[in-house]
Amino acid sequence: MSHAVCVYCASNSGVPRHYLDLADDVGAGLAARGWSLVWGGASVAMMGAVSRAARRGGAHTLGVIPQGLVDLEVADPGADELVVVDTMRERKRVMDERAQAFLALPGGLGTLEELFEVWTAGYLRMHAKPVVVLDPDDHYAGLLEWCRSLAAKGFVSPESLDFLRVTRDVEEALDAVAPAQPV
Ligand SMILES: CC(C)=CCNc1ncnc2c1ncn2[C@@H]1O[C@H](COP(=O)(O)O)[C@@H](O)[C@H]1O
Repeated sequence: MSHAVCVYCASNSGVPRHYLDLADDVGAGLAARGWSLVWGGASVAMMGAVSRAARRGGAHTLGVIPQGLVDLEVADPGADELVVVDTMRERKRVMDERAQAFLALPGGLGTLEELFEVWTAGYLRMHAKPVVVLDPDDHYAGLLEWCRSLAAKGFVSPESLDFLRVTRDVEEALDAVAPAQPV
């Protein structure tokens, strides 16, 4: 199986158009590198854009989605593989297991929850997979500034902050989630 990157991103269709284009670029970029996509299995908004673009480029797409969202008909019928789970927690577990790297694009609360979970597990050394944010237009600037203030106050270690890699363009983000080079 090829290198699999888990992408977290917005499920809300009301986001500005350029974020859908960003998700499209990420899906195309993953495919161009011969990697596969693990995502939340929805056909809506940025989530739909990243998976459609990945498939258009020939990438395998694995969606992981709770039954409740399947019932609401947001599951992507085009997914190469769709794992239907009972709960959001189960969804995150399967997404974690099936990916070798994590990439968060601009998103809302769901994206934040997913990002913080893999970031925390990473700095606790429960996994050694890259955790990367792609933030071309400072969507996350306020949050990251606040996280830095937590380090200044002693709540967060500098190493924990450094575990998260923040990037500004698609190629830089893809480089950051690439498989580790053999030494
Ligand atoms: C009824 C309807 C349109 C539901 C659509 N809503 C959703 N569909 C699929 N995944 C979601 C949804 N809401 C949150 N998520 C999960 O949380 C992330 C996005 O949440 P958000 O939009 O950032 O907060 C996704 O990566 C996904 O794993």
